Amino acid sequence: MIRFEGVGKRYPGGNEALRGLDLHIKPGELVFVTGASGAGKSTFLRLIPLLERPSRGSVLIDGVNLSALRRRRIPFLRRRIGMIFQDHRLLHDRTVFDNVALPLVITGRPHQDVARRVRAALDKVGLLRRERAYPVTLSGGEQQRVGIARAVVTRPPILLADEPTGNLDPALSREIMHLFEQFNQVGVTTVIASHDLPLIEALGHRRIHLHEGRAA
Ligand SMILES: Nc1ncnc2c1ncn2[C@@H]1O[C@H](COP(=O)(O)OP(=O)(O)OP(=O)(O)O)[C@@H](O)[C@H]1O
Repeated sequence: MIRFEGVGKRYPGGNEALRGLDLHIKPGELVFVTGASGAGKSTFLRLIPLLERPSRGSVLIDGVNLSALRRRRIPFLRRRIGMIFQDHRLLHDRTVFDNVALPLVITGRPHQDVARRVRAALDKVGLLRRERAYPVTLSGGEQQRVGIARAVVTRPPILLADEPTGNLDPALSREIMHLFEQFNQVGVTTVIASHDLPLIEALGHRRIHLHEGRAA
């Protein structure tokens, strides 16, 4: 489903984030990406929805080589991928409902359909009762759940999370990871970059360890 073949990424200025990465993530897998700060985890994730382009090698999603993807097809690729960030990137002047609705509103879904899907996503992350709240009134763990609801509201087959528990205590981190496991159990291919080695080891999924831009 996600295939990297000899992928290198050199940023303008010379930083070589990836140096020949080969890997394959199969449909329905849950994979943790680990590695020291600067090992290339975020870069790896950002190449999948084409937020960055490789300097060499190929990234293939469902057999499609992204370097051959026409510019007007990129929104369709991104709709198949839900992204979650450490800092959740919520809009603070919008309610929880409006934050989660955003990806659907952008694609022009009918109002009733939006409301139904937003409530289904909030229900899955346990925040149905907070739909009228503003993000600042929520705890860090709840804000991250809103970010997850926003990522899954379009029902993407792929979920990517970059340090989703970076700011959370161990108990909340475990809850968030269990939430990812639940989405994975219904078939969503899930890739999570994380530093939280004790938690990753306890959960026991496949791990891809990056070291200086290569899979170690
Ligand atoms: N936009 C950018 N421009 C220049 N260099 C960058 C850029 N983004 C990342 N880098 C560099 O590429 C390397 C890999 O960074 P990346 O963010 O992918 O690593 P990471 O493993 O996610 O690190 P962290 O755990 O600290 O987030 C680092 O040396 C970083 O400084």
